[in-house]
Amino acid sequence: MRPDLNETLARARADLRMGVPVVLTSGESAVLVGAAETIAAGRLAGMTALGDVDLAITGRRAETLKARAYDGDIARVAVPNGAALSWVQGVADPSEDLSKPMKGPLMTRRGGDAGLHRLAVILCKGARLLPAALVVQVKPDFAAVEALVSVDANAAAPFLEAAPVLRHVVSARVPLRAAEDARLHIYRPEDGSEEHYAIEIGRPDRAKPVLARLHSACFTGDLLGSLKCDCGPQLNAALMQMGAEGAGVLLYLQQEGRGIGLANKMRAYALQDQGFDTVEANHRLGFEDDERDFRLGAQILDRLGFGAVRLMTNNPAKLAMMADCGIAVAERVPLKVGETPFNARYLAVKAEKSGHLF
Ligand SMILES: Nc1nc2c(ncn2[C@@H]2O[C@H](COP(=O)(O)OP(=O)(O)OP(=O)(O)O)[C@@H](O)[C@H]2O)c(=O)[nH]1
Ligand SMILES: [Zn+2]
Repeated sequence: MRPDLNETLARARADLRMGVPVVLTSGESAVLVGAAETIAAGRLAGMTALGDVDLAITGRRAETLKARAYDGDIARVAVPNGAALSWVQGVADPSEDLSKPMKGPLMTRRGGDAGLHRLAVILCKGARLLPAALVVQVKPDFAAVEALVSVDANAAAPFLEAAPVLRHVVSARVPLRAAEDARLHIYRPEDGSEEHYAIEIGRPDRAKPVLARLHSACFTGDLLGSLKCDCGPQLNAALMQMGAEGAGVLLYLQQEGRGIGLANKMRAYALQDQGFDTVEANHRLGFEDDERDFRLGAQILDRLGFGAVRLMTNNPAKLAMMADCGIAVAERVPLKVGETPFNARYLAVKAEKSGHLF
């Protein structure tokens, strides 16, 4: 009955989302970790009582805060004695960077190993929270005494690096406006994350490159008709073209906000209202420009029996990733629809900074 590592990691992410700390271990050392976004004042006080608390943030966030990141992609900010929760949130969350700049330089730690801090931030990202985690050393038996989830970092590393394995759950017919002969396939990742969907139009010939689109979920664009991006029109145009050709496959991947989740995407939108572009906003939050894992898409195509695609995209990263994952890209089919006065700047930044081909 004992949970395996995938299950333990999923529990750790769920606990962090709930504001419950988890323990990470590496050999003899153990740390207690809480997500900066969700931890309550009482638990912060409890962590402070245990010793010197670090706030682990990404190198990206450290750059914005002008803090030295001695560990490259990670900075270990020393939490001052008696610091309130609002101080922690001010470091983690960029929403008030401009109206309430942090006072004084942030002291960051150097020396020692930042491996557990890095894992703490990865778990926060996986939980779709702000990438910032409180970290304090504890005794190895702390998790058992406090009934907390404990993750062995070294054993977990390969699970975190690999693309999650997907399990096919069910397929059924769903007649669409774009194509009456359509089927929806559901895939469930074994790491406990959200399900991904494949919409198969007609019965594409597996021996030929299939007209395909890897579409990342966009609640605002796909469902609400947001004019701030081109996702809704792209989704629609891709399905319509597949319908017109009588065959195709559209993968609907749960990678909202280029993999940072809807709450963080809305944080990015709030920063864009302050004048930052889509890439700068991600960086100020502590994320990379694009946190998506396109290996998932390649895995689904492979499962469906497709080895080659005519890929509907303007994004060169998607083309490269398909080829890396063993799916041949026979052709790029441009998908340039839905430009509005509200998204013209966004599309221009994608072309300038992310190399999009428009
Ligand atoms: N973080 C962030 N995500 C955004 C923003 N605007 C849109 N998105 C997300 O970006 C993703 C867009 O994905 P795709 O439609 O696959 O777009 P793409 O990578 O530009 O590639 P193609 O459309 O194939 O050319 C969706 O997950 C949106 O939710 C933004 O300003 N910030
Ligand atoms: Zn969108």
